[in-house]
Amino acid sequence: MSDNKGVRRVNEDLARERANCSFDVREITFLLDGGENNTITRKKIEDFTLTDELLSDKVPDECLSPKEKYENAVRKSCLFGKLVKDKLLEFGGLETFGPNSFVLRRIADAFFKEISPLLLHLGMFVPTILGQCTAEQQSEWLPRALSMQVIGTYAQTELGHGTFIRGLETTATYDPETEEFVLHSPTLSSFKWWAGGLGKTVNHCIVVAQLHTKGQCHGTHPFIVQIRDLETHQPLPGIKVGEIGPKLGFNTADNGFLGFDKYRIPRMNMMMKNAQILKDGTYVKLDRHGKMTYGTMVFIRVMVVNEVAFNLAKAATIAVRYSAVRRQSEKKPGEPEPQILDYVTQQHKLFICIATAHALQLTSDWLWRTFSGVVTDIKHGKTDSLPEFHALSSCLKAISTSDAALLIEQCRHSCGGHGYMMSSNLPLIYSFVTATRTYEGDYTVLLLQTARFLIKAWEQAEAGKPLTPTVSYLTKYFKDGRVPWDSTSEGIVNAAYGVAAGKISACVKSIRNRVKTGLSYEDAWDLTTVQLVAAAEAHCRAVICDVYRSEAVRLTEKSSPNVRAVMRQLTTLYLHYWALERIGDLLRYSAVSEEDVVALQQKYEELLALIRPDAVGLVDAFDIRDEILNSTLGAYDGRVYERLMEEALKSPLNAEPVNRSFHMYLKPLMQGKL
Ligand SMILES: CCCCCCCCCC/C=C\CCCCCCC/C=C/C(=O)SCCNC(=O)CCNC(=O)[C@H](O)C(C)(C)COP(=O)(O)OP(=O)(O)OC[C@H]1O[C@@H](n2cnc3c(N)ncnc32)[C@H](O)[C@@H]1OP(=O)(O)O
Ligand SMILES: Cc1cc2nc3c(=O)[nH]c(=O)nc-3n(C[C@H](O)[C@H](O)[C@H](O)COP(=O)(O)OP(=O)(O)OC[C@H]3O[C@@H](n4cnc5c(N)ncnc54)[C@H](O)[C@@H]3O)c2cc1C
Repeated sequence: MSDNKGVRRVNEDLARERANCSFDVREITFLLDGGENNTITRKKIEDFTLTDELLSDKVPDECLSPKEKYENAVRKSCLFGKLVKDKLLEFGGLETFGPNSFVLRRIADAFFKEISPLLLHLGMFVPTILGQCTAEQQSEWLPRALSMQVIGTYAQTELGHGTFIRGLETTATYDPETEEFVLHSPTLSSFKWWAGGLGKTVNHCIVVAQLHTKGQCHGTHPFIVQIRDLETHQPLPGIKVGEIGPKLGFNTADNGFLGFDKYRIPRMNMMMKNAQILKDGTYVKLDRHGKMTYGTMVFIRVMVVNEVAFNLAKAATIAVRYSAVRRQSEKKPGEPEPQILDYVTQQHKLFICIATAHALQLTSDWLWRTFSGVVTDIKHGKTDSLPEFHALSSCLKAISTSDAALLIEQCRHSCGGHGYMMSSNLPLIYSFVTATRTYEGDYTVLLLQTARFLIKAWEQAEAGKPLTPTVSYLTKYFKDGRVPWDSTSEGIVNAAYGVAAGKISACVKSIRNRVKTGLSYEDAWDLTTVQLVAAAEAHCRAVICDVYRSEAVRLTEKSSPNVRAVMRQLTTLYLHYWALERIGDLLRYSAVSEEDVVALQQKYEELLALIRPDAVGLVDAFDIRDEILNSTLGAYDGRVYERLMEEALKSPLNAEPVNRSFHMYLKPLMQGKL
């Protein structure tokens, strides 16, 4: 596949797809990057970071032993860290961690096929210092953390408790005599478990523990704790620390365990922005809202929506390009084998992935802007927007991670057997994203948090009180009765809100009926939780549909007609897909008729056909470089079979023609001598 100048040619099918694309790919790239200037900066950063030879591994990571994998990940993390420190700061000092942090995150994928052991340092340790420390504490810890002298993680979860933070058992008891906290793990179940980088990498961590002073427990609070010697890296006396062992994914993250045996830390190592312990042990609460110490989790939930949108874009890019290259079966006897992308079922599997990647990215951008507003409010002492934002970020984290994981797995299915190869990168993308459904708040648990807020909002609507923006629709749909059906995009979004309102109303009725039978409110709630999760899902789906539709319209106001058309097709596809997926709900809560359902299906299939010629252009517009995609099936040039063979030949088993196990076991077995 090289021309006579040695330049590798692009697969002919892919080249033809690109030639037939109806729009200028760069225009959509600019939209997704938030403007042409952002694209230029991103590309500049990618250009000078992704040329390094450290990117090319002679032996694929997945062929290494767990220890070698970890060591390779540390090596690359340090080189990546140095690169960030030395070069990327030129792009605006600390600002690099602001506007360009998403770019850093993208580039990191070229360095690590799995996870960097330093991810938690930059992703949670540093943000927690920013969010939970006083200015004085920040000036002590931040420079050391950013220069990587102090390397940290976030150790909250314990063997016995992850979800129920109030149930954590690690204690931090204040001793006024020495002005120290004594950290202790009273039981096996109180051992910290899971923190990324804790096993072998970090020398500090943020430990969430029950604060005791003057004989009273004041609940969980965060503390900065040094756990290893800075010179020798040996665990300090009183610390028991190690790695938790192999997992479905995250295998280079050295997730760890940690226990304390009456381990002492200075008073000022308590993160004191939201609560303080005075020298004499007096507890001073500064957090009027009460849940400000959960701030890092809220921040990460916001980040995760973007994270999974990007990973879904990677999977869609791989699967769509592969589907344009792969030919299989025949549609009519004797005809040439079609590209598998020409099967309508394949389009059904894949185009929703492209649309969902857009939907989640636009929703994530909107969520980020909303979050910035909440942070500004908090800086001015206003916390009124927190309950709504907690409900919103919880459900968006739950639904985005769940949708992305399911669709990434669908991308793998759509690549047949080759999708099962580690070298396709789909298994690693999946194993990474499926964890996001659990960490930082399990799916069900977070949807139930949103449901709590929705039920309260319903009660407020009943009482004629004003509602906050994301639930203001409840006033409109408050009266019983079916939502009128209208098959326009706006109509489908309204119907989605109508379904959510109908489900919330049904939950309220169920809870009240159960309470009337003599059950406590908690028991009635518990018996209704299946419906409550479904109601929160419906609410979240309506929000995503609404934000995606309106943001896509807003963003494309000045776009060329062709870009506007294809973006409109994608949003309409997303809305029709979910209307059809939730047709039972629409039949129950809206006035949709059987003929309307037939029309919805027909329109959906028409959209698949309309999007088909632009599918490769749409994934090219994600503009994800080959080094970041890391996939034999998804590279830009489409040299799928050559790359599969090249990677197979790198397998250590192919380094010698005969493996020693032949002489040790097979031959004796064959000769009856075993
Ligand atoms: C070189 C390296 C490469 C570099 C790359 C560079 C780029 C860096 C950037 C990367 C950024 C991101 C990457 C992401 C990846 C990060 C990896 C993360 C790994 C995982 C980490 C973790 O999992 S940490 C542990 C997380 N744990 C959880 O999430 C636990 C979940 N549980 C809870 O949150 C709570 O226990 C729960 C909310 C379920 C209940 O809390 P509880 O105190 O019991 O409260 P309730 O009694 O139920 O409710 C009381 C009221 O409080 C309200 N409320 C609860 N939570 C909040 C909140 N957070 N905010 C506001 N309000 C809250 C609740 O609504 C109740 O209110 P009501 O009025 O009484 O109804
Ligand atoms: C890859 C990975 C990385 C992680 N990294 C970190 C880290 O760096 N630092 C850290 O502190 N933690 C980390 N965690 C831990 C993570 O935050 C927890 O695993 C997560 O919050 C879920 O808690 P759990 O494990 O206790 O699950 P559980 O709460 O035990 O959940 C088990 C099941 O019970 C259900 N359940 C629990 N409570 C309720 C309820 N109230 N109502 C209904 N159903 C319920 C859940 O829905 C789930 O189905 C990580 C986890 C993973 C998988």
